[in-house]
Amino acid sequence: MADLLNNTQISEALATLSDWQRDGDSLVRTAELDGFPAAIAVVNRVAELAESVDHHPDIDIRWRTLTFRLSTHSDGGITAKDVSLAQQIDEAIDNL
Ligand SMILES: C[C@H](O)[C@H](O)[C@H]1CNC2=NC(N)=NC(=O)C2=N1
Repeated sequence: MADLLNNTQISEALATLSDWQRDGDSLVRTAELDGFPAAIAVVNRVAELAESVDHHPDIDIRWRTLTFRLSTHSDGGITAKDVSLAQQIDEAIDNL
């Protein structure tokens, strides 16, 4: 279990995550890659990262556009785990 972030903490986190938005109890980011193989490469990298921390995003794949949705299901909201994974997803996209 992790502590849910309050509205102020979520706003502060989003100030450092310029590509992410809040949607209720989730953090959401869309990314357009160069093509389908690049998108799948990012998904594979994110899968490794998610497994390593046992925290998993919902991922929507539409050709070369990915949408990541992060929420801590066990706690029913946004926690530091989501903020941390959002940062790692950004790195996976930036370092492809
Ligand atoms: C047992 C295992 O730790 C849990 O089921 C994990 C796995 N991945 C998870 N991912 C997310 N996003 N939320 C969770 O609550 C969660 N729980």
